[in-house]
Amino acid sequence: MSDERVGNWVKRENVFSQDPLSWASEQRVYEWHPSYTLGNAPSDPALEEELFSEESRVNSGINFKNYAHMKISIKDGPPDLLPLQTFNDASLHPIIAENVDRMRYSEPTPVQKSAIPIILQGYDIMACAQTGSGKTATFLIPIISNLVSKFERGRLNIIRPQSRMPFKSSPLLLVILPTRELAIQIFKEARRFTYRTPLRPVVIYGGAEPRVQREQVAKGADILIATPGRLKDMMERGIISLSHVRHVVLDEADRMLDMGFEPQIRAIIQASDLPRDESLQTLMFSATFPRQIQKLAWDFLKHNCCRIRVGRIGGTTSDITQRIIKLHEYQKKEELEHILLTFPPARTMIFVETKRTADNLDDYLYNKKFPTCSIHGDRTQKERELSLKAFKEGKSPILIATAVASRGLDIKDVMHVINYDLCNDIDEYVHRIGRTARVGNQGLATSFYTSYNEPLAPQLTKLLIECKQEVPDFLRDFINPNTTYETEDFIDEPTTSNADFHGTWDKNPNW
Ligand SMILES: Nc1ncnc2c1ncn2[C@@H]1O[C@H](COP(=O)(O)OP(=O)(O)OP(=O)(O)O)[C@@H](O)[C@H]1O
Repeated sequence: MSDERVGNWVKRENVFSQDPLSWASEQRVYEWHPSYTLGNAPSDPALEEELFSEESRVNSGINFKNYAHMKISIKDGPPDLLPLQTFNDASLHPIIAENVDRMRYSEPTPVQKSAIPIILQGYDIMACAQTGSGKTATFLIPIISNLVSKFERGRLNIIRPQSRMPFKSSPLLLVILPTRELAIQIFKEARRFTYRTPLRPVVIYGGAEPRVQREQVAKGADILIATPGRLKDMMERGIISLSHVRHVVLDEADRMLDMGFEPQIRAIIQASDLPRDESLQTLMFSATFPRQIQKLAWDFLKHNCCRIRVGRIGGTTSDITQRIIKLHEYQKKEELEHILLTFPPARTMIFVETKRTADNLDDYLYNKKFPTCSIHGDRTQKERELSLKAFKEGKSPILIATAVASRGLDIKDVMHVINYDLCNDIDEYVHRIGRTARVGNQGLATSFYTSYNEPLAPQLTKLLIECKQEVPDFLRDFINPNTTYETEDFIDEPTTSNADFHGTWDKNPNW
C-alpha cells in the first residue's frame, strides 16, 4: 500500500483508460409528451435522482445568513420594486416552484431577491454579484417560469419537427457563455429547472462531436445554451434560427464582450435573424465588469436597462481566506508540495498561466503519486470532460488548470484554490479564487507571489483590505490611505458611440 500513497493522498487510478463518457449534450432531459398537461406530467425517478440528489448539488454553507447584510444597489429599476423575501413572493409557476424546492433553495440570495422580480417585469439588466452567489438560477428561474406560464395560457409556440418538413430549431431562450465546461454546467441547471415541463434544453459547444449535437438540436431546442463559435457555425449551416428568441443571456458578460469574443457576439446578436425589438429581453451577468466593457455592453441593451450591483463591482466574498506567499520562481514546486502534504487532503484547484506549465506540473505531481488531473485548451474535449469528472467524483481531487477553468465552474467542496502562477489581472484573480467558498461555504485561496506579480500589488492589497484579510508585510507599501472601498458602481449609459472601441484582452494562446 505504501507505494500507492504520498502523505495522506492516495494515487489516482487511470481515469483516462475508460472511454466511456457520453457527450454532455446527450445527457437526458425530461421527455415531454403532447398528451401531458402541466402538473399531470409523470415524474421520472431516475432523472430526478440524477438532477436533484444531495451528491449532485452544492449545498449552501454556514455563512449563507451573512448575505442578509450585503448592500444591493439598483439603478433605473422599476419604481414599484418589491425585492423578494422568499421564492413564494415571486409567484413562480407551481412546477418551477417545485423544482426550486427540489434544489433545497430555502431563501433567495441577494442578487436573486432583486433581479428575479425585475426580470419578471421584462427589464433588460446588467447585474454584478459575487462568485458563487447564484447568478445562474437568477436568470433561469424567472425566464423558465415565464415561458411555462405562457405555454399554459396557450401563448407559447413550441416548435417541434414535423415529419418530412424542413426544420430549423428556434430557441426561445438563448444563453451564451465563454467556455465549454460552463456551458455543460448551465445545461445541467436548465435540465433541473425544466424538469416536468414541455421546454427542451439543449447544449452546443466546441470540441465535441457536432453530429451528436445536431441530433439534439434537430429534436427542438427551446432553451439553447451555447458557446459562440459552435452557435455561429450551426446558424451558418441553417440548423438554428434565432427568429423566435425572446430572452438572451450573456453569462460572464465581461468576458463575452472582451476582444476575444466580441466580434462573434456582434455577429450573433446584431447580424442575425434575432429580432432586436422592444420585446427582446437581454440580460448580462458577471462578478466583474471593467468599465470599458460596461460601455460596450450598452450597445446590446435597451435605454431603460436596469443595473444591479451586490457589493462592489469586482469585489469578492470574505468567506474566502486569502493567503499570499512571497517566493522565487524556483521555490514554487517545493512550496506546493509542502502545502499539499501539510494540509488535510481536500478538493484542490491549482491555477497556472500556461498549458505547458499545466502539463509539466501534472506530470511532476502525478509521478510523485499525488492524485492529479489537468485541464487546458490543448486537451481534447473528451480529456477535458474526463478530468473534470474525475475531479468532481473525487477520483482525482487535485486539478491543475489554466484560465479555461477560472470562470463560473461550480464544483462541490472545492476547499482550496492555489494560484501557482498568480495572474496579473485582478478580475481573473477574483474568478479563480471564487471556485471555492460558494453560496456561504468557506474556503482557502493561497497565491504564490513573485517579483513578476508587482503590477497586481495595489489592487490585490485593496481587495485584501476590503475582505478583511491579513495584508502580508511585503504588500504593506501598497496600502493607499486615500482608497475608498466598496463604492465602485456601474457607469451610466455613454453618450458617444462605441464603434471605435477596442477591448484590452485578446484570446491568450497559452491557455
Ligand atoms: N437561493 C439559493 N440557495 C442555495 N443555493 C443556491 C441558491 N441559488 C443558487 N444556489 C446554488 O449556488 C451555487 C452557485 O451558483 P452559481 O454557479 O449560479 O453562482 P454564480 O454566481 O454564477 O458564480 P460565478 O460568478 O462563479 O459564475 C450553485 O450550486 C447553485 O445551485
